[in-house]
Amino acid sequence: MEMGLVSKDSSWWVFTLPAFFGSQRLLDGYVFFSFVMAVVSLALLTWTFAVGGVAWKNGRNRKGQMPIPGPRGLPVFGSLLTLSRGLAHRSLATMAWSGGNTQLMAFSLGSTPVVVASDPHTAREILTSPHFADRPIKQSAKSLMFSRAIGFSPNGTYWRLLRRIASSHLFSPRRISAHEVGRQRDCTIMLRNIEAEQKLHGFVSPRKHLQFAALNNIMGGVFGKRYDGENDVTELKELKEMVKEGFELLGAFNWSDYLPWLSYFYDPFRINERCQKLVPRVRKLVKCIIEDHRHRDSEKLSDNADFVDVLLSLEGEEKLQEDDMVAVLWEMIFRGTDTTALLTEWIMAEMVLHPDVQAKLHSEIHGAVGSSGSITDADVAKLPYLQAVVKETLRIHPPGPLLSWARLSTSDVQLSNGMLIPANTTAMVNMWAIAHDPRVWEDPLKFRPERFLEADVDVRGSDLRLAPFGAGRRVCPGKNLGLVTVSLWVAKLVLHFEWVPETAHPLDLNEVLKLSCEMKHPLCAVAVGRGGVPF
Ligand code: HEM
Repeated sequence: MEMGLVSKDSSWWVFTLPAFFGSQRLLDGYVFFSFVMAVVSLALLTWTFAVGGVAWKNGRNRKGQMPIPGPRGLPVFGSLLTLSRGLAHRSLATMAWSGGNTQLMAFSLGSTPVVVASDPHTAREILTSPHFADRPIKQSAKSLMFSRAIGFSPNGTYWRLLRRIASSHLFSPRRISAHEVGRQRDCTIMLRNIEAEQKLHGFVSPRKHLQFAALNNIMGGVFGKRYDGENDVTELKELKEMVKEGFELLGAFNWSDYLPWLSYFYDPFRINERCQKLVPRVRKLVKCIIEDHRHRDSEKLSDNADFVDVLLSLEGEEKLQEDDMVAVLWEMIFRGTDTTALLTEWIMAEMVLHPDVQAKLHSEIHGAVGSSGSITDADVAKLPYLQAVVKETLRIHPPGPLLSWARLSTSDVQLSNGMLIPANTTAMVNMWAIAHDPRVWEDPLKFRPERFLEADVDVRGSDLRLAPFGAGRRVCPGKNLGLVTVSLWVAKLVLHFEWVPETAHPLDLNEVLKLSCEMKHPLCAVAVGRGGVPF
């Protein structure tokens, strides 16, 4: 199926140039000089007149009654240099706030026209519009087969089928509760590992434990396979390496996504080459797991069947080809592991920074479960302060500050403020900017979970003041699973340990934006066992 703009092959003209100029060699001096001069003049001319940058030339931003404002950026590159390094969500927020362009701001990433909304009203109009139900696809995601997975499939029959299968078999409340046993088991192993590390070093860096628990949790629910770190060592090592490589490739800022001609000269991260090496490894591992499932006794699908069982049981029009199954299964690892682990790490960092909040949270949890130590999803759902702590962390540190992957308009979209977003425009929502805007949130920089006790705010996509899972038909289908997992794990981490600062590794809330926004320096803290409560 034809995918988004970014990946279109528009380089054919490079090869026709020699014939056009009557020369046998592209690098003939005269041809080359004329070509460079023509490009430079054209770029300067379009740049001079284009608000929003080169990709908005010919008045593309003035199609509605109200023009879309925005920075001009640099000729050819637009705002690429500004956004390719540092924290894009913060740079965009500063640009929008200083120019008064929070409703909508147009800018160019090379030849790609982009708009970004930094206010709840416009964000809602974009995310819930049926004309914004596609996503532009990065070259790395395409090479890694994600164009056949849920997140990047174009809005259409295939994508609807995948969403339906996932909603009823992986993310339905019944399935989520059937997999609670696994969630609890992964957490118990994590608590033991934390206790062991604390004994060994006198402090703990929870990230690796959280990542292992999150990986096992998704592997258990999706592939029906868990690793214990002692058996299957080689396979686990291979899986971890593949996941790490995949994250790096998907998270890397690839200039060629926005300047397609650049890929002929410049690929500093060797993205294409590395993707081509990774794909056969992924296929081999996932197909091996699928084969294992095929050879199992076929029994009626039970509630705690894993997702591979479900996909294999589909019949008729719903039946997926093997490569599509690989893509869908592989995507779940990428979507489900780092978001959950990194959000939990941010929450624990805030607990270390705010001992008063931690004490209040502990008292709520302890009050609900006593010293039995057994806390369930059902208990967690009844703990308002815990929910408030999770929401406040999602507000201050949304794992996808720009809502992870953008949307693409499939036709002209008229907004209620008079602006018109033309077809084939990439749209982002700066959730970080909305969540840090003093006009939307009182004292936005202050970590104060109580604000969510004073006013009930739904974070699952209906209130755009805080929609860290997106909204509309492309809203995150894993939001309930993510929230249940994070809430349970935080409850247990706080019930069993008191988390206090580690003087040799001072807590640092600086961020780094990769596929998700994570702590630049992983959290290190002392986990003081509270004693008496069994894991
Ligand atoms: C804290 C946890 C999580 C956060 C903050 C999060 C956030 C997001 C966001 C912002 C989007 C884009 C939504 C939009 O465009 O409106 C998204 C999409 C998606 N997420 Fe999540 N997510 C989380 C957990 C999960 C989990 C656990 C899974 C699955 C195991 C998952 C699977 C997906 C998928 C498949 C999509 C693509 C949906 C589509 O395009 O139709 N997510 N997520």
